[in-house]
Amino acid sequence: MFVAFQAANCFVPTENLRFREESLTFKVTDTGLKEEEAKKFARYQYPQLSKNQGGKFKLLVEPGSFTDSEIIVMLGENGTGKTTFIRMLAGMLAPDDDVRDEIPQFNISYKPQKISPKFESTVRNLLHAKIRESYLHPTFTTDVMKPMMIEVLMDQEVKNLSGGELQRVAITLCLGKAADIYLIDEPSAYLDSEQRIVAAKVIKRFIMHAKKTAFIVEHDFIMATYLADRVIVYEGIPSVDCVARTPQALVPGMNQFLTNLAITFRRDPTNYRPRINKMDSVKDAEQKKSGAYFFIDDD
Ligand SMILES: Nc1ncnc2c1ncn2[C@@H]1O[C@H](COP(=O)(O)OP(=O)(O)OP(=O)(O)O)[C@@H](O)[C@H]1O
Repeated sequence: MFVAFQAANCFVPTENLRFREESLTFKVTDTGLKEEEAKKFARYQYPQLSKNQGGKFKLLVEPGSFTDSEIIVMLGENGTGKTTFIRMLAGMLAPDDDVRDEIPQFNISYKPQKISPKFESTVRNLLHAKIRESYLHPTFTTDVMKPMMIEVLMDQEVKNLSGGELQRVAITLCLGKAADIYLIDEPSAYLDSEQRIVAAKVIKRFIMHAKKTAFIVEHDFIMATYLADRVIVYEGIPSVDCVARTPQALVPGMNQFLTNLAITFRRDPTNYRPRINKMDSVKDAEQKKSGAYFFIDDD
């Protein structure tokens, strides 16, 4: 079921009169349906992985599977090992286990969390060098370049771009590379709220249309909710010892994540936007008692 987040060009009482150009549609599906679908179409599997980083941080990744046309969002506090897992999937970091043969070999397109603008020329030349095939392609232009507003950056020097401009270019480069799996670490960093919505929509549409898989690290809860078909929840003591759970459906996954943080969410009845309940409020207490940390689509 899809619920429209009506915030486009309208009065939004709960948004403190903030107007938005863009609107989002929140998917609030519960049920194990998606899980069942994922099982039916599961095409790829990865084994249990472990990694010890510098003798200080230990990560255990439970085995999991994924399909194409699927977005899996990684949910965890800082330092729980989301980037570590993404880098292992990308083949940039060897797991400690001898499982090299069990990790499927894919063409990967990776957008790292930290983007360093080393390229010594314009955005146009960067796109030409890196994604020559796609950046002039009409579908890519319409679906990615235009909404990410790349045209206005074309003649700028890459090293002079602001953080947000660089992020827009980095997302475009990542999606422009032909790959089976897109690993996108923190796409909303440095973007303002308007641009975050655009970026989330662009990524979602691209992944669905191209029938690819994306693993996304996203700290913005609203974006994560919008993007995720399924989620991987990270648990444990950050920077010390953590576990990445197997991918699970959105609502149970969010419930698990929020239970760990002791935060409950409700949906605003006016615009359906997820909102945090005040700690120890009546709703917070009620939802904690019933174990419904993440809102369920019941109104
Ligand atoms: N090469 C390394 N050597 C030692 N420790 C490392 C190394 N790389 C990462 N770590 C540590 O491993 C832990 C997990 O890091 P990672 O970047 O995977 O977490 P994260 O969940 O992506 O964090 P964030 O949300 O802050 O981006 C951190 O405590 C980090 O300091």
